[in-house]
Amino acid sequence: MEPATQSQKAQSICELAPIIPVLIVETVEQAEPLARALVAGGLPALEVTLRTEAALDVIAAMSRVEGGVVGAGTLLTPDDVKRAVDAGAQFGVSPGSSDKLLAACEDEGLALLPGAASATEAMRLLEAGYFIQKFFPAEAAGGAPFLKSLSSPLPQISFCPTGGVSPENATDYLSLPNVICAGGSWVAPKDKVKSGDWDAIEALARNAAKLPR
Ligand SMILES: O=C(O)C(=O)C[C@H](O)[C@H](O)COP(=O)(O)O
Repeated sequence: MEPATQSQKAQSICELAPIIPVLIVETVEQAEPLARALVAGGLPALEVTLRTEAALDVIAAMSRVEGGVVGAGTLLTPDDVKRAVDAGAQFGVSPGSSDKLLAACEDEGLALLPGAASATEAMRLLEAGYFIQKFFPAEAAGGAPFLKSLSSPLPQISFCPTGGVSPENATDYLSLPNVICAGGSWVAPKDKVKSGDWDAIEALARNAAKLPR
């Protein structure tokens, strides 16, 4: 899949809701109820980070939940890409990008949201055809003022800021002209996932889904 086509697909996924939950899921039993709660709350696009042993099984289980669009996060290597596609991921997210990673996503036909944290990184990805990018680590790399500064010289790139985004600062990002959506882990807090408090997670999702953009 061509980078521009990947970005078109990433664009439609990012347009589904203002927030993409970034999920760290320890056991496959948590997958289905967690995905149901987030989708019911109005957040259909879900990023499952490949940071737990269960992550690939979690992607497969969540993909069976109606209304959800499940992607794999923390893609670092071509092998990660292949395993994510085999598990059923419909999109991929990476904290950055590398030539090997980009080539693997193009070969496997996985729509990628590659990460950039500087004008040069964003320009290199744009040159390759990626016009939808993740801005990571958003808060640490300069936050909303940094991203706003990129909108004048690089208006053709839309970003999904992730990393340190919270209910308190989400609107600062979402109100920028070059932000399409944001990623955040706050909608699925570790303790609530562990205790299976799906109602509380649905309520967090509902609030996040209402954020203006
Ligand atoms: O592993 C990846 O590919 C990632 O996407 C990293 C995430 O962006 C952050 O871990 C989310 O950051 P918080 O919302 O601040 O918890």
